[in-house]
Amino acid sequence: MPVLVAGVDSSTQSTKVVLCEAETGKVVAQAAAPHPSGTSCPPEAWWTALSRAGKDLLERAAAVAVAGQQHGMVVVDDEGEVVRNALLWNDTRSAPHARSLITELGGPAAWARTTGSVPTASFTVTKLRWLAEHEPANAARTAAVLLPHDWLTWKLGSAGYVTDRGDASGTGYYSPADGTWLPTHLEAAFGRTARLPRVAAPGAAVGETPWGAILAPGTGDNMGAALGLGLRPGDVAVSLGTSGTAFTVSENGSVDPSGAVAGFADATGRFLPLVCTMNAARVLTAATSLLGTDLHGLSALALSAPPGAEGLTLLPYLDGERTPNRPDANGVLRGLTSSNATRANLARAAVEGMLAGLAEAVNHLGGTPQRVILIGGAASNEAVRLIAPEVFGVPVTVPRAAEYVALGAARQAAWALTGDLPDWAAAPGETFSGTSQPVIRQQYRTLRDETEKWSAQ
Ligand SMILES: Nc1ncnc2c1ncn2[C@@H]1O[C@H](COP(=O)(O)OP(=O)(O)OP(=O)(O)O)[C@@H](O)[C@H]1O
Ligand SMILES: O=C(CO)[C@@H](O)[C@H](O)CO
Repeated sequence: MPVLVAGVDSSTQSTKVVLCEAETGKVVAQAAAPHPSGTSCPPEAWWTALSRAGKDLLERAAAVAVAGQQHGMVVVDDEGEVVRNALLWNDTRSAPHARSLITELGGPAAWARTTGSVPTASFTVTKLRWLAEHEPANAARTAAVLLPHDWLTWKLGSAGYVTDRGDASGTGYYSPADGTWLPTHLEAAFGRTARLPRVAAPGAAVGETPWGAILAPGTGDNMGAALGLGLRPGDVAVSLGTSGTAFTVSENGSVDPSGAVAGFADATGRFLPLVCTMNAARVLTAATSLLGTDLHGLSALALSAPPGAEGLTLLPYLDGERTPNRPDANGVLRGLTSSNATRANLARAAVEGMLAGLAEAVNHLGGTPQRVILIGGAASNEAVRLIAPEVFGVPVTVPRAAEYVALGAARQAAWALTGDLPDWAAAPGETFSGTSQPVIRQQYRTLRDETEKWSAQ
């Protein structure tokens, strides 16, 4: 009987669990369970989802690791009780706190140099400032601050409070370059110190589950995806989940004072420069509501319209955006005329708007990639696959459908179990090529720049 390991992806909309052979990475079983919607969530709901998705799977594993949505603020008291609902990465209430913290601690360049990133409302540090200001009683009760994956790892067994450098690098109070917490940043935001998890070395064994499986440190979901894909320097991955992310692995940390590129650490001891948008797969679901169709129907409609949707452009910043940093923005539809007002053009504008935001994200990472690797829920959409090369201007490879975040966590679990990062075979993929259609990005950029002054007002 092959030895099995389990990987968990506790992401924004759901928990996914995969059970794999430790030696080869072959998936022998998988399951998923949904999370409640919204931008704040009781951590117990993630535990319930993990218990449901992991039923009959986790206990077959000799090692387990959890990858989770980055940045979420989980605050617990002295007894380990959760103090309030977690605020998630896509909760924008702390946008003003991000602005004041940037100013107070030396400006964007100083933040990028010290923490690798210029914080937006997504970063944990800004959420702690919000908590201190708006809920002083809850802030006073807070003994320790964890990330979603830290809390789940703690719930799974004897690891205690532990994290890894990948997820720690999304807090705003950790130095990815030095591998140390930055208590000055935490104190500046929160008004006092709080207990933080220990930062485990990549691939360390950090504890045991009640059934005797090894616990690995886990990581953030994007770091998990990089591990699951076996991403190498030079590759660029784009994930179209609830968030849209573009990232690459690098031997060196990145420092971007503009704030577009977050200089995260990865889960292997390297770095993960990443650009995140808040509007990806949900742009398509919003479009299905407008059009009275499903995701399949949306795809067929989009593919029946020409590139540029006859001048109809959707700037898809539905509930605020992070790149560009417009936390208070909403979506804007521009260029509607009596002749282009078709369902097909609207469907195409939604797909193009989402992809154009990600193409800009790829640009921020620098250089022109040879190809883009497309993953996440919306990568299974046919229109997305076919239109993506037109927008990115390079071929797009969609690896075989799999839960790459959970797979990355499973690979880390195998690492903790055996002491070696296993060399699982890269998933074969389908590559899509197409003629670059610059009109799509021109329309997006024009509308993005025109609306900039609205967000400044
Ligand atoms: N065929 C499809 N076409 C378009 N969108 C799809 C399709 N299948 C799934 N999706 C969308 O993918 C999304 C879920 O993707 P995924 O599981 O990658 O998200 P997530 O892990 O919750 O997000 P994140 O990684 O940002 O936390 C849902 O919004 C769903 O509607
Ligand atoms: O905020 C980010 C990345 O910085 C999101 O991708 C979350 O990790 C949710 O997936």
